[in-house]
Amino acid sequence: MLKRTVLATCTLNQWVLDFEGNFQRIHESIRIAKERGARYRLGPELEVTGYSCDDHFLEADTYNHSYDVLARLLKSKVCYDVICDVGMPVMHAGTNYNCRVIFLNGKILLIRPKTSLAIAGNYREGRWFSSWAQHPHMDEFILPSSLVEATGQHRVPFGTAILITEDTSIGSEICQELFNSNSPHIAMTSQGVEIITNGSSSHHQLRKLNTRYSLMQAATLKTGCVYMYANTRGCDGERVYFDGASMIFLNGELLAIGSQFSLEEIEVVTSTINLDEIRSFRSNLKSTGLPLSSDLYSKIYVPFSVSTSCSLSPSLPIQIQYHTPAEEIGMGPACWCWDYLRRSRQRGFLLPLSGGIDSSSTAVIIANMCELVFESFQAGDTRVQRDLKRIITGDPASEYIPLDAKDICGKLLTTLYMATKNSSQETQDRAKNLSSDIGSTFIVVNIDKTVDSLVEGFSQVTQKEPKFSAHGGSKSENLALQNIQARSRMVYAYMFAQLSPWAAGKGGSYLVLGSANVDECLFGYLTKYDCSSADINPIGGINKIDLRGFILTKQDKYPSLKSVYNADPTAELEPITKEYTQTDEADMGLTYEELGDIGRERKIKNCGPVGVFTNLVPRWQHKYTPKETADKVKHFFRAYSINRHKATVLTPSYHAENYSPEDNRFDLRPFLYNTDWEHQFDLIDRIANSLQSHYNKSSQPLPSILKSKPDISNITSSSSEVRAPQNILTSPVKSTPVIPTPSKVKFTSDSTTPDLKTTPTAPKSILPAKKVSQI
Ligand SMILES: Nc1ncnc2c1ncn2[C@@H]1O[C@H](COP(=O)(O)OP(=O)(O)OC[C@H]2O[C@@H]([n+]3cccc(C(=O)O)c3)[C@H](O)[C@@H]2O)[C@@H](O)[C@H]1O
Ligand SMILES: Nc1ncnc2c1ncn2[C@@H]1O[C@H](COP(=O)(O)OP(=O)(O)OP(=O)(O)O)[C@@H](O)[C@H]1O
Ligand SMILES: NC(=O)CC[C@H](N)C(=O)O
Repeated sequence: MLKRTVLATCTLNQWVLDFEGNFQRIHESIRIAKERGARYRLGPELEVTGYSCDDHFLEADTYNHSYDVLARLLKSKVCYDVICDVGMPVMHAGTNYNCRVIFLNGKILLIRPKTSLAIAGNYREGRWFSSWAQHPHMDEFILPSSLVEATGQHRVPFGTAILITEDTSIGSEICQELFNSNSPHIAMTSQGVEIITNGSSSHHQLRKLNTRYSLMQAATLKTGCVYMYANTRGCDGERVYFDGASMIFLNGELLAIGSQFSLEEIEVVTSTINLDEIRSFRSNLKSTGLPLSSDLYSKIYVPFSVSTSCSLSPSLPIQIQYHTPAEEIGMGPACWCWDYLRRSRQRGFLLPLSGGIDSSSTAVIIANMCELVFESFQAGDTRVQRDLKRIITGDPASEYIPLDAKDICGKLLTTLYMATKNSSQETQDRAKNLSSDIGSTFIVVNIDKTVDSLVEGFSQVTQKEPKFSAHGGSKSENLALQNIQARSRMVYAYMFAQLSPWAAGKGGSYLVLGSANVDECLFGYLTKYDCSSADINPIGGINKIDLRGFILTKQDKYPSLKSVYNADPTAELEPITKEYTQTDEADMGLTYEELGDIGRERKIKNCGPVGVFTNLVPRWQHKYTPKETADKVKHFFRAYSINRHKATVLTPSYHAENYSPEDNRFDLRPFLYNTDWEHQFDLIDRIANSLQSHYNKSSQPLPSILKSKPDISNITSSSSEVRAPQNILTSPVKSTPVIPTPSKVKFTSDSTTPDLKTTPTAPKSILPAKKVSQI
């Protein structure tokens, strides 16, 4: 019989500090891996503790509990005859490390600390761990008593060694190390390593999976090896969703991949490898100059063979199928909400549903969640069955069997439309029809009395009666009257969340869902502590354009979404008159598409106001002159800085977008700015003036201009003379833009709302997907 190597990589839905649950899932995954014939089992990064423990990684308890879990695994016979590669924190010589612990038959072979920590974006590993600076130096780890008792060992190797088994060699790198330019797999494979393992905890972000895929494909194509990748799945206690998709590659080709979005807690993916394929592949690489072996890494000899004689055929390459961004929006937040709901032990969701795109998207995401739950229930997932029964009836062993996804939605989701005299029948009908399409429980309540009595209370004390602008009131009055309605909705939402289960004869409470999207959070186009102040927000990290794309794809399934899609986004907080209907884009003086452009420049490209402006001049030149772009950018930064304080209290949101303004974990900024930006705006004006004169004169053809970016090297804010840059701009654009320029907009520091009453909004469009890679 031929020698074959079966390798298993595991996706686990772990939960921070749930040491018992985490142990059970790791143990079960090892059992399944062995059952499938695997002789090497890889698990995700920090699977023993859960990845998102954050400052709990500063507690000695966390390390001690992890040693307890490791000792149980070491002692279990289920974990024998397979090399187990488990992720956990280890405290070595008074320093904390994010490690792999690799063991076989009750003995620890190696503790391998992470050498490059993840510290960008959502990641803060440097706050809790040190990177293994001695790399590739080895040390000895003195085992604590619980591990001495479990293994009979007193000291084990600690560092970045490679394992030499009887039949092959294995080296590990940990998550971020793959993303770096000096990834260990390069030196390891040049030293002859054939199997690279990577235990990861990598979060979902729209359009990101291809980054991981490309890195592994390139790594294995350039070096010739097997690459095993294990990722965490689910909401383990934080705003991010880890999106699984554990993979196995061989020589540039994908052999296996787990699901990216699923409710399954344990998923084991295996591949059968013929190691000779690596050797043959490398023979070809050598002839094209594969680097010679350098003995950089210490070797640990393991008297064990990961290959066995078996009749299994080697796994064949498969094609990766990427989800579209709309599918990702439908799946990722839905899975995250399910984890949140079952782990928070609440009884369902309460969603203030306005009939607009944002709250409708949230409703559809929960409907998707119900479909996933129904499918898993039908497929016999006992964990999902118990969770659903507990949430709906209070008893995990109840007899309840759902009829379909709509039945579940009716029990898990209550949608609440809160009408005032400024609401229209259209929005109420849209909310009602969508609720009926998805099957949620629908409630309408009129909140005028509450709003009126609040205003009356004010008037009694002050003898003044505030009025809307439409009735002759000032801007302050107009804003205050809007905010009273918006904030009253928040109070109603929490009241219904708390009392609806009681009214229905159940115990417990519902979680309030929020629906502010990433763009309005960035601009601050929301009332502080209105319905945007919820328990969790599934779409707070998703931009309006992507949400529109999502709603578009769901129209066939839920026909009521057609009118949701076609309606202009509106707050309905002001009286509708013949001359005026409130719309978001006119209110903000920027389209959602423009907010996305600015948001990406600000956050992803790390640009200040001047950088944003100079980058957008060529990009927007088909519609705006440099001065108009300057006005838009200044308008944005003024609103952003006035409203940044709102980001400090944003509802915790699913992280999906790299330009998220999320203030607590992701986009760390001050919340008290000088909103005049004198130095920056002065420079923008100077540059705009110099470009404007050039813009009027130049006859340069448009296509070449589109590629260029202003050269501002000659312009400084202190220079009295401003020279026109050499490489720009441009012939005047034929048509003038329809969007209002904020230069005409009056903007006072007590409001986010410019004084625009009759401006047309931009045409709606679905942008081509912008690929934003993040590592
Ligand atoms: N730097 C700072 N640090 C901390 N707090 C600061 C602050 N500056 C102002 N504040 C405070 O912030 C508050 C002002 O903010 P806020 O009350 O939100 O009110 P404000 O931002 O003035 O108005 C709300 C805006 O949201 C818009 N909007 C649009 C669509 C829908 C909805 C909706 O809610 O449904 C709302 C509405 O048209 C208006 O433009 C005041 O209490 C003020 O004292
Ligand atoms: N009439 C209403 N009934 C119930 N909830 C409402 C109503 N109006 C607003 N809300 C809630 O307040 C949130 C913020 O209101 P806003 O008018 O800013 O809507 P939005 O952000 O444009 O979202 P949407 O597209 O859902 O209208 C909404 O997402 C919704 O959850
Ligand atoms: N845990 C990590 O090392 C994360 C690394 C990487 N930046 C990612 O998003 O996948």
